[in-house]
Amino acid sequence: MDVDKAAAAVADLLTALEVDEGEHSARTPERVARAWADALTGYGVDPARHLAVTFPAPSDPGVVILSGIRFRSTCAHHLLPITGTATVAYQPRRTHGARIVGLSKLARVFADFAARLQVQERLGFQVASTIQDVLNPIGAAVLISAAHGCISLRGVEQPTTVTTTQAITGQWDVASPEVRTVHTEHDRHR
Ligand SMILES: Nc1nc2c(ncn2[C@@H]2O[C@H](COP(=O)(O)OP(=O)(O)OP(=O)(O)O)[C@@H](O)[C@H]2O)c(=O)[nH]1
Ligand SMILES: [Zn+2]
Repeated sequence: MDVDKAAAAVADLLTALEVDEGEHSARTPERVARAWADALTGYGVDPARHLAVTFPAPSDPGVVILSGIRFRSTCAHHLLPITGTATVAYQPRRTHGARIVGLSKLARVFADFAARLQVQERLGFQVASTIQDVLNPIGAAVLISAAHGCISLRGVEQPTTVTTTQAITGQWDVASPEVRTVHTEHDRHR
């Protein structure tokens, strides 16, 4: 990211908006550019990198569910914040040679994709697909419940709405008992 160019663009934006708060906004262009650099660290990295270290799965690992992941992302349509809670789950195969990953890595994959301009449905699908592609589990699922600044702060101005999405990959589907368990855990920890 070209932080200097972004700062110049923010200066242009303030000029176009015809706002100038003197000393208070004098360094705002650089601050805003740095804030965007912080929010968009997910570009130029491969989120799958977090799944490189794996461990042997036990013979019947069952469903692994990491719930209560707090996140912040940025809406691709309005550049406003998306804030919420996510659950990432997968079920390693029972076959010899199946692998599991460190639990923190599920949240790290999520954080990388969240640090891009996002659409909630796509964010969940990208995380589930990455786990599916790298670990080849029986199934994976990502549930997200989030508030969108573009819905709460502007436009329709609905401050209390929550959007919940689910992305499911592999042999799991909406009716799978495993996915119901993932929903229960998601609801308990958000
Ligand atoms: N599907 C989906 N839509 C989103 C997400 N984030 C924001 N949106 C919606 O994207 C849509 C963009 O619609 P547009 O009509 O192009 O933009 P707009 O005129 O600002 O729309 P309003 O928000 O209704 O004022 C809005 O309905 C937003 O609520 C998301 O993660 N997923
Ligand atoms: Zn939006």
